[in-house]
Amino acid sequence: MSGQLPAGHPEVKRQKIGVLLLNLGTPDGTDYWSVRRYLKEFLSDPRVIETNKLLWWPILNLVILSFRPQKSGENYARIWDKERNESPLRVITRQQTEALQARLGPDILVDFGMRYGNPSTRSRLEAMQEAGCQKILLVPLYPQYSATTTATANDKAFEALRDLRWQPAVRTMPAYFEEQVYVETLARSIKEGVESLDFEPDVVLTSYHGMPKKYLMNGDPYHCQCYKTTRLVAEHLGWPREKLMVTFQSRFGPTEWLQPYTDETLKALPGRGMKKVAILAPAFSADCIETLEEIAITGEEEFMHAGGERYAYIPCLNASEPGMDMIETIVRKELSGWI
Ligand SMILES: C=CC1=C(C)c2cc3[nH]c(cc4nc(cc5[nH]c(cc1n2)c(C)c5CCC(=O)O)C(CCC(=O)O)=C4C)c(C)c3C=C
Ligand SMILES: [Fe+2]
Ligand SMILES: [Fe+2]
Repeated sequence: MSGQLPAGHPEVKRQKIGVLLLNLGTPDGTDYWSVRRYLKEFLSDPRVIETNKLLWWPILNLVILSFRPQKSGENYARIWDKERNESPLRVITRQQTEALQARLGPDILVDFGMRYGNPSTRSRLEAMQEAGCQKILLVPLYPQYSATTTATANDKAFEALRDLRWQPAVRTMPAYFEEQVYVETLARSIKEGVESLDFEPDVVLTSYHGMPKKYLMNGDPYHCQCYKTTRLVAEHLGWPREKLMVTFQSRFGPTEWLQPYTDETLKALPGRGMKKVAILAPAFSADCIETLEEIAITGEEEFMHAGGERYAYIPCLNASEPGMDMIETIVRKELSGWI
């Protein structure tokens, strides 16, 4: 073959299939400038902040970016992986990538890219193309669809593809909130998490990342997909519906977000006689600042301060065997016809 190529002809690569895991992203460090750079990119995304651009620019640049990087940096420092000098989100996303690569074998290239920060989605897509991937499955690691997460992750990938002369064929993995394997895996992690405790929780909270209520009203299906996840899990466990509550966390800004709020619920539960809780965050495929700092640390402080007695955080599925079995099953399904 190479003997017939004209002089200077580009190298002909062996065709491969690529699987690109996409997650939100995270700062490179806990210092002011690293966090500021990350937050600026994140909060400049019109899929995340739908406020009029001219109104938002001074609020973001003159107010939020003056104060929030310092505060968020302190929170990141509480959960930072000091051994690897990296944020847990990136450590876990890399572990998921390596575990999936081992499961899918050498004919499929598995990598990960972030919507904000590093490694950028563009750089990983270019590397995949360079490695000969002519078919790529994009895997936004969000069980529930939202324009603020899934759509913007895909947008970023397509933005990079726009600049390629030889575009690969691309598929995007749908949200998997009602996939049987996801529901079963989540249910199992809750059952095992609760059984491993030395107390019986009065209630288990499924705490989902929140969003402005306006986004739901404008048609974002995230809210309904969160409720459906919890309903399917309760049905699978055979638990009464009231044993599993839905709440929404990580409120940002003064507008109304999806309710009930996790922090307010945690403060109210002891007064309603529910003093022992377990809590998990099913919208996150990997533990991160919003689960480790906000839920596992601050949530416990708030609950105990309000008169709670026992509190347990059940981790995300992360790169656990059952979690990776689940991702592998869904990825293989989405690769059908390609492998
Ligand atoms: C400002 C609006 C925000 C919306 C809407 C939003 C939606 C949303 N986010 C996730 C997942 C994650 N968010 C994370 C951090 C984070 N989120 C926001 C704001 C919104 N998120 C901010 C400002 C931050 C940064 C942290 C901080 O300063 O407090 C993370 C963790 C990243 C990490 O580095 O660990 C994740 C993951 C979902 C699923 C979602 C859907 C509605
Ligand atoms: Fe967020
Ligand atoms: Fe809904």
